[in-house]
Amino acid sequence: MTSPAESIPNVEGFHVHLGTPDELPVSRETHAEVRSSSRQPQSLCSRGYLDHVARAKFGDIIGDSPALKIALNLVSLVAPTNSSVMILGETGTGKELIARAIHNLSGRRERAFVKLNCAAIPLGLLESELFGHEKGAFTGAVAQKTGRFELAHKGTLFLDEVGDIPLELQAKLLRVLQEQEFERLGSNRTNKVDVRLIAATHRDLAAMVKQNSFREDLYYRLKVFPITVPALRRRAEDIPKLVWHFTKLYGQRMNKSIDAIPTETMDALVKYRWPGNIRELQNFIERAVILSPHTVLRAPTSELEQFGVHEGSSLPMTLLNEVERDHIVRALEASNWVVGGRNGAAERLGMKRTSLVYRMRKLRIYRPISIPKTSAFEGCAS
Ligand SMILES: Nc1ncnc2c1ncn2[C@@H]1O[C@H](COP(=O)(O)OP(=O)(O)OP(=O)(O)O)[C@@H](O)[C@H]1O
Repeated sequence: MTSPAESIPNVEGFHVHLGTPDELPVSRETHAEVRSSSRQPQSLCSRGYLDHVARAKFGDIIGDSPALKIALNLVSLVAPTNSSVMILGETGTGKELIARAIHNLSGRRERAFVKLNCAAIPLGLLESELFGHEKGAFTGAVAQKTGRFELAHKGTLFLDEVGDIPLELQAKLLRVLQEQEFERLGSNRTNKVDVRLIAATHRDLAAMVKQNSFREDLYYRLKVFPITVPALRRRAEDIPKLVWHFTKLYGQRMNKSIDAIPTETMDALVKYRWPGNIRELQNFIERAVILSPHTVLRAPTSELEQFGVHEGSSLPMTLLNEVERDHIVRALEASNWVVGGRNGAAERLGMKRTSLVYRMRKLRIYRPISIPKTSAFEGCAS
């Protein structure tokens, strides 16, 4: 677990571990990071030394389950190369942390790590965000703008939700990946860039290729080295460490020293399926710390029971159930957890709404706590 003496929270709530530059490359990012100036020398020996090295390599990626180790091993292998990496995994599994680790372990670590969430940018602005524009290139382009590719020159560009890039932009993205050149909107001048691309998505890009909504050539260009970040339910053995990590993190922030977690609480947290993965767990623990008046964590685990998500009761999860479950969860995520209607998950899956609701009950699929309720789903959550 992270010791407060060795790390400090940065502006995004991640911890930045302190070490010598050789031990711990830290990215120079486009946004500010708070750093401590007082570096304490550490005594390194045997197990402690190995822990230190592992921490230095993977920053704040908590967990040592076999499933996570497989992913981290791939990170170590690909980081020193210049190859594109595709990070796959459900929402909240830590794809961005993995992307940062690849950058921090690469020869580009002294240069920028630039991030763009393609799903968060209105479609009309995405091209200008990626490639920049000249003044007057379109209505509202009152000044010249540098795009993310230029900002990431010599560094790493992390394109989150790459499956949300519209077809018409995919050709331009493929060109910059293959030729390392592009033009800003409204300019004829060709810019050369040297950027390593890391892409992430929770979508099924192979299925999108089949449906002609994602270019096949771009898919293969991006998929040079895929890394799948396992869902939290596939590495439940990491949950206690994560729970302690977030309890300490929020405890420090809220000036509370929580040093005990009841066994029943930890059992409930380990059994819950965490459809929103580590982000959902993190938000839940933040709430639990707020609710804890003393030194014992008081977590509202009845909420988890209310969502009916404890494992191990009626349904033994077979591999087939798991596959079906994952498929349904992906469709629900893609439709923002709306079940019925024209853009709902049932339509995407080619099922009747009532059949989907039935399958969701059977497979115990529930909306993550952090996502606001939609009337379409209320019937299932009770
Ligand atoms: N192994 C881990 N150890 C500690 N914190 C983690 C770990 N994995 C993820 N987190 C935390 O969980 C939150 C979600 O992680 P992150 O944003 O990397 O997920 P993501 O897969 O990129 O999500 P999305 O698909 O929604 O973009 C972050 O606050 C991150 O710090």
